[in-house]
Amino acid sequence: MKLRFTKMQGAGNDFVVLDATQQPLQLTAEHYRRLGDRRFGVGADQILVVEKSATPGVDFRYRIFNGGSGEEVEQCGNGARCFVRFVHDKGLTTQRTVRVETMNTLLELRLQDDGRVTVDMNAPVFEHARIPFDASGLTPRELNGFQLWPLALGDGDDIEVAVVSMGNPHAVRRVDDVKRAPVDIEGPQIEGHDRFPRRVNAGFMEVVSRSHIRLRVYERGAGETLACGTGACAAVVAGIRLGWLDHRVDVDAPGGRLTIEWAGGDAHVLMTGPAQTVFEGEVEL
Ligand SMILES: N[C@@H](CCC[C@H](N)C(=O)O)C(=O)O
Repeated sequence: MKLRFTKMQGAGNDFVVLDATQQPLQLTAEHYRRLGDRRFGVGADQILVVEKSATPGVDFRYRIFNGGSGEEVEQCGNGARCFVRFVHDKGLTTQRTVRVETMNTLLELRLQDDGRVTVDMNAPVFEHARIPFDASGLTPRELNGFQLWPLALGDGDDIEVAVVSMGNPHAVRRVDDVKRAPVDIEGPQIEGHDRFPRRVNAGFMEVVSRSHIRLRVYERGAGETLACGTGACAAVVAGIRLGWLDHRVDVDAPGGRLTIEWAGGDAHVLMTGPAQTVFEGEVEL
C-alpha cells in the first residue's frame, strides 16, 4: 500500500500527518509504528490522522498515534498546532479559527497572523480517577494547597511528582538543572510506573523564574521528544498550583519555545507556539 504523507514539526516535536478527509484509512498499530520508525519508516514522534467530523459545529476530527508504540492516545498539543497548519496549507479550510474533536475533547485553535498557533487546551483535570493515578496508601507533601506525591523508583530512590491530566496523563518532577536531569533513566521508570494504570508522560521542569521554565519530557509511547505541548501545559499548571509560577510562562524545550497561559481554577489553558511543514512524500507500507 502506498501512502502520501506530510512531515511536520512543532518546536521539534515531529509528526507524520495523513489526510483521511476524502477516504478512511485502515491502518494497524504496526503501520503506525512503521511510519514512526526513523530507520525503517519515515520517522516521527506521533502520527496524526485528519478526518471529517460528523458532529455539528465541529470542523474536523483528528486522531493521534504514538510513533514508538503505535497506540492511539487522547491528546497532543504540538500536534494540534500542526493540524491547523495542515488543514490550511491543504486548502481543507480557510477559517483561521478551527474546532476539532480528538478522542476525548473538543479543541478550538487559532492560526495567528505571525504563523504561530494558539490552542485552547481546555481546563486541566486533577481528579486521580480521570488522570488516572493510584495514590492509595501514599502521603503527599502539601505546597500552596497542591500535592507533590512520592513515587518509588526501581533503584529504591523516591522522587516527588505533581500529577495532572491535559486530556492525557502527566507526572511533573522539578529538577535544579534540566540539562543534567536523569530523563533517560527515570523517564521510562515513571512512564511505566504501576501507580499510573494507563502509563504517563514524565516531565522534568527547571524553574528559571516565575515566568520562565525549561522542560524536558519523556513521552509515553515515544521516548524523550524535543518538545511536548501537553507536557508544557501540565508543567505550567503544576508550577502555578504549587506557587512557583505566574499565570503566563515561557517554556523552553530542547526544540523551541511555547508560551502557556492559565488563570487558575476552571479557566482553560492556552498554548501558543510554532507549526511548520518539513516535507511531503509517499511511503510504501
Ligand atoms: N507530543 C505530544 C503528546 C503526544 C501524546 C503522548 N505521548 C501521550 O501518550 O499522551 C504533545 O505535544 O502534547
